[in-house]
Amino acid sequence: MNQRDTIFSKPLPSISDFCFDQNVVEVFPDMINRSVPGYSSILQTLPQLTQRFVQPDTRLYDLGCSLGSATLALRKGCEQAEGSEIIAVDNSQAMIERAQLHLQGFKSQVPVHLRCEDIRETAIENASVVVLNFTLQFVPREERMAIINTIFSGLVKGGALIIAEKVLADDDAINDVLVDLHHDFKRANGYSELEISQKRAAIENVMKIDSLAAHHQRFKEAGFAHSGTWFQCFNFAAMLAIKGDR
Ligand SMILES: C[S@@+](CC[C@H](N)C(=O)[O-])C[C@H]1O[C@@H](n2cnc3c(N)ncnc32)[C@H](O)[C@@H]1O
Ligand SMILES: O=C(O)C(=O)C[C@]1(C(=O)O)C=C[C@@H](O)C=C1
Repeated sequence: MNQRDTIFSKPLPSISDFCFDQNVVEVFPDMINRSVPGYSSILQTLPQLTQRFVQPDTRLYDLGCSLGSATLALRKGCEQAEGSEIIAVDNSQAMIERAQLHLQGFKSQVPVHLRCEDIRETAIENASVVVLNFTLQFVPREERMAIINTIFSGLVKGGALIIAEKVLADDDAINDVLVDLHHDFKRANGYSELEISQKRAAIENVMKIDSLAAHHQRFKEAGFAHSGTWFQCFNFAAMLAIKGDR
Protein backbone atom coordinates (compact mmCIF):
# COMPACT_ATOMS: atom_id res chain seq x y z
CA MET A 1 0.00 0.00 0.00
CA ASN A 2 0.98 3.66 -0.47
CA GLN A 3 3.31 3.00 -3.38
CA ARG A 4 4.85 5.98 -5.17
CA ASP A 5 3.19 7.00 -8.43
CA THR A 6 5.69 6.46 -11.27
CA ILE A 7 3.07 5.62 -13.95
CA PHE A 8 4.15 8.40 -16.33
CA SER A 9 7.84 8.56 -15.33
CA LYS A 10 9.25 6.75 -18.40
CA PRO A 11 8.68 7.94 -21.99
CA LEU A 12 5.65 6.07 -23.34
CA PRO A 13 5.52 5.18 -27.07
CA SER A 14 1.89 6.29 -27.16
CA ILE A 15 -0.32 7.75 -24.47
CA SER A 16 -3.56 5.87 -23.82
CA ASP A 17 -6.57 7.53 -22.23
CA PHE A 18 -6.27 7.60 -18.45
CA CYS A 19 -8.33 4.96 -16.64
CA PHE A 20 -8.66 3.81 -13.05
CA ASP A 21 -7.15 0.35 -13.53
CA GLN A 22 -5.11 -1.88 -11.19
CA ASN A 23 -1.89 0.12 -11.83
CA VAL A 24 -3.62 3.32 -10.73
CA VAL A 25 -5.21 1.59 -7.71
CA GLU A 26 -1.73 0.62 -6.45
CA VAL A 27 -0.49 4.23 -6.41
CA PHE A 28 -3.78 6.13 -6.02
CA PRO A 29 -3.30 7.69 -2.54
CA ASP A 30 0.14 9.01 -3.55
CA MET A 31 -1.12 10.15 -6.97
CA ILE A 32 -4.10 12.12 -5.71
CA ASN A 33 -2.20 13.72 -2.81
CA ARG A 34 0.66 14.85 -5.09
CA SER A 35 -1.68 15.90 -7.93
CA VAL A 36 -4.65 17.66 -6.34
CA PRO A 37 -3.92 20.82 -4.35
CA GLY A 38 -6.22 20.96 -1.33
CA TYR A 39 -7.30 17.30 -1.50
CA SER A 40 -6.47 16.65 2.17
CA SER A 41 -8.11 19.91 3.31
CA ILE A 42 -11.30 18.95 1.47
CA LEU A 43 -11.32 15.47 3.04
CA GLN A 44 -10.69 16.93 6.50
CA THR A 45 -13.71 19.23 6.17
CA LEU A 46 -16.11 16.53 4.90
CA PRO A 47 -16.99 15.11 8.37
CA GLN A 48 -17.95 18.60 9.59
CA LEU A 49 -20.14 19.27 6.55
CA THR A 50 -21.68 15.81 6.84
CA GLN A 51 -22.51 16.34 10.51
CA ARG A 52 -24.25 19.56 9.59
CA PHE A 53 -26.46 18.09 6.84
CA VAL A 54 -27.05 14.46 7.83
CA GLN A 55 -30.59 13.64 8.98
CA PRO A 56 -31.74 10.58 10.97
CA ASP A 57 -32.79 7.49 8.98
CA THR A 58 -31.38 8.69 5.66
CA ARG A 59 -28.75 7.52 3.19
CA LEU A 60 -25.44 9.12 2.32
CA TYR A 61 -23.88 8.52 -1.10
CA ASP A 62 -20.23 8.68 -2.19
CA LEU A 63 -20.28 8.69 -6.00
CA GLY A 64 -16.91 7.76 -7.55
CA CYS A 65 -15.56 6.56 -4.22
CA SER A 66 -12.17 5.19 -5.43
CA LEU A 67 -10.53 3.69 -2.32
CA GLY A 68 -13.14 5.13 0.04
CA SER A 69 -11.34 8.11 1.58
CA ALA A 70 -14.40 10.34 1.28
CA THR A 71 -16.59 7.39 2.36
CA LEU A 72 -14.63 7.22 5.62
CA ALA A 73 -15.03 10.98 6.10
CA LEU A 74 -18.79 10.67 5.50
CA ARG A 75 -18.95 7.81 8.01
CA LYS A 76 -17.13 9.87 10.62
CA GLY A 77 -19.63 12.69 10.12
CA CYS A 78 -22.77 10.55 10.45
CA GLU A 79 -21.83 8.33 13.44
CA GLN A 80 -24.20 10.29 15.71
CA ALA A 81 -27.20 10.25 13.34
CA GLU A 82 -29.53 7.28 14.03
CA GLY A 83 -30.23 4.98 11.10
CA SER A 84 -27.57 6.27 8.70
CA GLU A 85 -26.50 4.08 5.81
CA ILE A 86 -23.76 4.83 3.24
CA ILE A 87 -23.75 3.78 -0.40
CA ALA A 88 -20.35 4.10 -2.10
CA VAL A 89 -20.20 3.64 -5.86
CA ASP A 90 -17.38 3.29 -8.38
CA ASN A 91 -17.34 1.71 -11.84
CA SER A 92 -13.74 0.45 -11.48
CA GLN A 93 -13.79 -3.12 -10.18
CA ALA A 94 -10.14 -2.75 -9.12
CA MET A 95 -11.00 0.33 -7.03
CA ILE A 96 -14.02 -1.33 -5.38
CA GLU A 97 -12.03 -4.43 -4.42
CA ARG A 98 -9.30 -2.32 -2.78
CA ALA A 99 -11.89 -0.02 -1.15
CA GLN A 100 -13.46 -3.10 0.47
CA LEU A 101 -10.10 -3.99 2.07
CA HIS A 102 -9.43 -0.36 3.04
CA LEU A 103 -12.81 0.13 4.76
CA GLN A 104 -12.50 -3.15 6.69
CA GLY A 105 -9.53 -1.60 8.49
CA PHE A 106 -11.77 0.91 10.32
CA LYS A 107 -14.52 0.11 12.83
CA SER A 108 -17.94 1.73 12.73
CA GLN A 109 -21.61 1.03 13.46
CA VAL A 110 -22.66 2.69 10.19
CA PRO A 111 -23.23 0.20 7.36
CA VAL A 112 -21.40 0.90 4.09
CA HIS A 113 -22.62 -0.76 0.88
CA LEU A 114 -19.98 -0.74 -1.85
CA ARG A 115 -21.27 -1.02 -5.40
CA CYS A 116 -19.40 -1.49 -8.65
CA GLU A 117 -21.71 0.55 -10.85
CA ASP A 118 -21.75 3.48 -13.25
CA ILE A 119 -22.97 6.55 -11.35
CA ARG A 120 -25.12 7.36 -14.39
CA GLU A 121 -27.18 4.29 -13.38
CA THR A 122 -27.24 4.96 -9.63
CA ALA A 123 -30.67 5.59 -8.15
CA ILE A 124 -30.56 8.15 -5.34
CA GLU A 125 -33.19 7.66 -2.66
CA ASN A 126 -33.85 9.24 0.75
CA ALA A 127 -30.43 10.94 0.71
CA SER A 128 -29.37 13.66 3.13
CA VAL A 129 -25.79 13.98 1.82
CA VAL A 130 -24.36 13.15 -1.61
CA VAL A 131 -20.62 13.48 -2.32
CA LEU A 132 -19.03 13.77 -5.76
CA ASN A 133 -15.33 14.23 -4.94
CA PHE A 134 -13.46 14.76 -8.24
CA THR A 135 -15.78 12.39 -10.15
CA LEU A 136 -18.23 14.45 -12.25
CA GLN A 137 -15.28 15.68 -14.37
CA PHE A 138 -14.90 12.14 -15.76
CA VAL A 139 -18.55 11.94 -16.92
CA PRO A 140 -19.20 13.23 -20.47
CA ARG A 141 -20.32 16.85 -20.16
CA GLU A 142 -23.69 16.27 -21.83
CA GLU A 143 -24.56 13.63 -19.21
CA ARG A 144 -23.74 15.73 -16.12
CA MET A 145 -27.09 17.54 -15.92
CA ALA A 146 -29.01 14.23 -15.72
CA ILE A 147 -26.83 13.12 -12.78
CA ILE A 148 -27.33 16.40 -10.90
CA ASN A 149 -31.10 16.16 -11.56
CA THR A 150 -31.16 12.60 -10.19
CA ILE A 151 -29.24 13.69 -7.09
CA PHE A 152 -31.59 16.64 -6.53
CA SER A 153 -34.67 14.40 -6.82
CA GLY A 154 -33.22 11.85 -4.41
CA LEU A 155 -32.25 14.35 -1.72
CA VAL A 156 -34.56 15.01 1.21
CA LYS A 157 -35.46 18.63 2.00
CA GLY A 158 -32.44 20.39 3.49
CA GLY A 159 -30.12 17.74 2.01
CA ALA A 160 -26.76 18.65 0.49
CA LEU A 161 -24.61 17.86 -2.50
CA ILE A 162 -20.91 18.25 -1.67
CA ILE A 163 -18.83 18.31 -4.83
CA ALA A 164 -15.18 18.97 -5.71
CA GLU A 165 -13.81 19.39 -9.23
CA LYS A 166 -10.87 20.66 -11.22
CA VAL A 167 -12.25 23.90 -12.73
CA LEU A 168 -11.64 26.27 -15.60
CA ALA A 169 -11.29 30.00 -14.88
CA ASP A 170 -13.50 32.21 -17.10
CA ASP A 171 -10.64 34.60 -17.77
CA ASP A 172 -7.98 33.01 -20.03
CA ALA A 173 -5.05 34.91 -18.49
CA ILE A 174 -6.14 33.91 -14.98
CA ASN A 175 -6.62 30.33 -16.14
CA ASP A 176 -3.03 30.25 -17.46
CA VAL A 177 -1.79 31.41 -14.05
CA LEU A 178 -3.82 28.75 -12.19
CA VAL A 179 -2.60 25.99 -14.52
CA ASP A 180 1.02 27.11 -14.00
CA LEU A 181 0.53 27.19 -10.23
CA HIS A 182 -0.89 23.66 -10.38
CA HIS A 183 2.08 22.45 -12.43
CA ASP A 184 4.47 24.10 -9.94
CA PHE A 185 2.60 22.25 -7.17
CA LYS A 186 3.22 18.96 -9.03
CA ARG A 187 6.92 19.82 -9.55
CA ALA A 188 7.28 20.66 -5.86
CA ASN A 189 5.78 17.24 -5.12
CA GLY A 190 8.45 15.50 -7.19
CA TYR A 191 6.76 15.05 -10.58
CA SER A 192 9.07 15.59 -13.58
CA GLU A 193 8.24 17.60 -16.71
CA LEU A 194 7.75 14.28 -18.54
CA GLU A 195 5.33 12.98 -15.91
CA ILE A 196 3.36 16.23 -15.97
CA SER A 197 3.10 16.35 -19.76
CA GLN A 198 2.30 12.63 -20.25
CA LYS A 199 -0.39 12.75 -17.51
CA ARG A 200 -1.83 15.85 -19.12
CA ALA A 201 -2.10 14.04 -22.47
CA ALA A 202 -3.64 10.96 -20.80
CA ILE A 203 -6.45 12.90 -19.10
CA GLU A 204 -7.10 15.30 -21.99
CA ASN A 205 -9.83 13.21 -23.65
CA VAL A 206 -11.43 11.73 -20.54
CA MET A 207 -11.53 14.66 -18.11
CA LYS A 208 -13.33 17.73 -19.44
CA ILE A 209 -13.57 20.49 -16.90
CA ASP A 210 -16.25 23.15 -16.40
CA SER A 211 -16.08 26.65 -14.93
CA LEU A 212 -17.43 27.32 -11.44
CA ALA A 213 -20.18 29.39 -13.10
CA ALA A 214 -21.22 26.38 -15.23
CA HIS A 215 -21.41 24.18 -12.12
CA HIS A 216 -23.49 26.68 -10.15
CA GLN A 217 -25.80 27.24 -13.15
CA ARG A 218 -26.37 23.46 -13.32
CA PHE A 219 -27.24 23.33 -9.59
CA LYS A 220 -29.69 26.21 -10.07
CA GLU A 221 -31.31 24.53 -13.08
CA ALA A 222 -31.70 21.29 -11.11
CA GLY A 223 -33.63 23.22 -8.44
CA PHE A 224 -31.11 23.67 -5.63
CA ALA A 225 -32.11 26.65 -3.46
CA HIS A 226 -28.52 27.51 -2.55
CA SER A 227 -25.06 26.86 -3.95
CA GLY A 228 -21.62 28.24 -3.22
CA THR A 229 -17.89 27.53 -3.35
CA TRP A 230 -16.45 26.75 0.08
CA PHE A 231 -12.84 25.96 -0.90
CA GLN A 232 -10.48 26.68 -3.77
CA CYS A 233 -6.79 26.07 -4.28
CA PHE A 234 -5.58 27.11 -7.74
CA ASN A 235 -7.86 25.38 -10.30
CA PHE A 236 -9.34 22.87 -7.83
CA ALA A 237 -12.56 23.82 -6.06
CA ALA A 238 -15.13 22.40 -3.67
CA MET A 239 -18.77 23.44 -3.82
CA LEU A 240 -21.91 22.93 -1.80
CA ALA A 241 -25.50 22.88 -3.07
CA ILE A 242 -28.46 22.69 -0.67
CA LYS A 243 -32.00 21.57 -1.39
CA GLY A 244 -34.40 24.11 0.14
CA ASP A 245 -37.53 23.97 2.33
CA ARG A 246 -36.14 22.12 5.27
C1 LIG B 1 -10.46 11.16 -8.93
S1 LIG B 1 -11.23 9.70 -8.49
C2 LIG B 1 -12.25 10.11 -7.08
C3 LIG B 1 -11.52 10.26 -5.79
C4 LIG B 1 -12.34 9.93 -4.58
N1 LIG B 1 -13.68 10.44 -4.63
C5 LIG B 1 -11.65 10.40 -3.34
O1 LIG B 1 -12.13 11.36 -2.71
O2 LIG B 1 -10.61 9.83 -2.98
C6 LIG B 1 -12.50 9.43 -9.66
C7 LIG B 1 -13.20 8.10 -9.47
O3 LIG B 1 -14.42 8.13 -10.18
C8 LIG B 1 -14.63 6.87 -10.78
N2 LIG B 1 -15.53 7.09 -11.92
C9 LIG B 1 -15.31 7.83 -13.03
N3 LIG B 1 -16.40 7.82 -13.82
C10 LIG B 1 -17.33 7.04 -13.18
C11 LIG B 1 -18.65 6.64 -13.50
N4 LIG B 1 -19.26 7.02 -14.64
N5 LIG B 1 -19.30 5.84 -12.62
C12 LIG B 1 -18.71 5.43 -11.48
N6 LIG B 1 -17.46 5.80 -11.12
C13 LIG B 1 -16.77 6.60 -11.97
C14 LIG B 1 -13.25 6.38 -11.15
O4 LIG B 1 -13.21 4.98 -11.32
C15 LIG B 1 -12.41 6.90 -9.98
O5 LIG B 1 -12.26 5.92 -8.99
O1 LIG C 1 -5.07 17.51 -13.38
C1 LIG C 1 -4.28 16.63 -13.06
O2 LIG C 1 -3.15 16.61 -13.44
C2 LIG C 1 -4.72 15.57 -12.19
O3 LIG C 1 -3.93 14.73 -11.95
C3 LIG C 1 -6.05 15.63 -11.68
C4 LIG C 1 -6.67 14.33 -11.21
C5 LIG C 1 -8.05 14.68 -10.66
O4 LIG C 1 -8.39 15.85 -10.57
O5 LIG C 1 -8.78 13.76 -10.31
C6 LIG C 1 -6.83 13.39 -12.31
C7 LIG C 1 -6.71 12.06 -12.17
C8 LIG C 1 -6.21 11.43 -10.92
O6 LIG C 1 -7.29 10.83 -10.29
C9 LIG C 1 -5.72 12.41 -9.96
C10 LIG C 1 -5.89 13.73 -10.13
